[in-house]
Amino acid sequence: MIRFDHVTKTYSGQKRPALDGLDLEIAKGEFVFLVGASGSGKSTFLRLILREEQPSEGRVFVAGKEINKLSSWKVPKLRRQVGTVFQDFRLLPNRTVNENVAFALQVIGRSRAEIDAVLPETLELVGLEGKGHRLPNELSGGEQQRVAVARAFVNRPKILIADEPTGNLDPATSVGIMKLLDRINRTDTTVVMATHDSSIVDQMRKRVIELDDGRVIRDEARGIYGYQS
Ligand SMILES: Nc1ncnc2c1ncn2[C@@H]1O[C@H](COP(=O)(O)OP(=O)(O)OP(=O)(O)O)[C@@H](O)[C@H]1O
Repeated sequence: MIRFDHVTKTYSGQKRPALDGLDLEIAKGEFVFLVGASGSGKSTFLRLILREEQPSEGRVFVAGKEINKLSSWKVPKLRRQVGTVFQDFRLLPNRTVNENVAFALQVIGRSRAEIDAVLPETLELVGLEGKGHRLPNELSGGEQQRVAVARAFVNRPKILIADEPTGNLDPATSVGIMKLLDRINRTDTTVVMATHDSSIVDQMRKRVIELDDGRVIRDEARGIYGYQS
């Protein structure tokens, strides 16, 4: 589903590459934790999957396409296949839960009827039934992150990328979000999550890829967090 082939990324003005000759393959339906110290290249890896950045060398394949070769008008179609969740939720503050989730479908041209058909089941999936008319500031942090997950997943992307999704949440709330990501993963959605949350990684026992200075220094099938940050 995702393949990095000798990928190096050096940002302009930087001497050291953020990613250094990365070779990596993530299969359909896998759940992968990306771990490593601050600055090791995790966010750069995720940005390359979304084509928010281009590799300096090498090739990136997503869902069978070499995405660094895609013409720019095809990039929105690529991004539709990749849902994203971030540490800071990134909800529209003046829109209700329903509107935030519906927005993801409006921008890809879905009709009102289609949106009305999938909204209730999506809110139920993330445990927010009955809260569709609230504004983000009327929700807890964990609930706001559930809205973000609903918005990322409502059009059933092939891949879900999560960059520190539990970074602003307390441990109990984080476990709830991880159960949700696990449930989404069980629908055969590939999940790639960058995290510094050692207890979550240790509880889930999924594939763990550790980066250090832009290189893979560990890749374990049922790994643990495994380093002191
Ligand atoms: N836009 C940019 N321009 C220049 N350098 C950048 C840019 N983004 C990241 N870098 C550099 O690339 C390296 C990798 O950064 P990246 O954000 O991918 O690390 P990270 O592992 O996600 O870190 P964190 O855990 O703090 O989020 C760092 O040295 C960083 O300073």
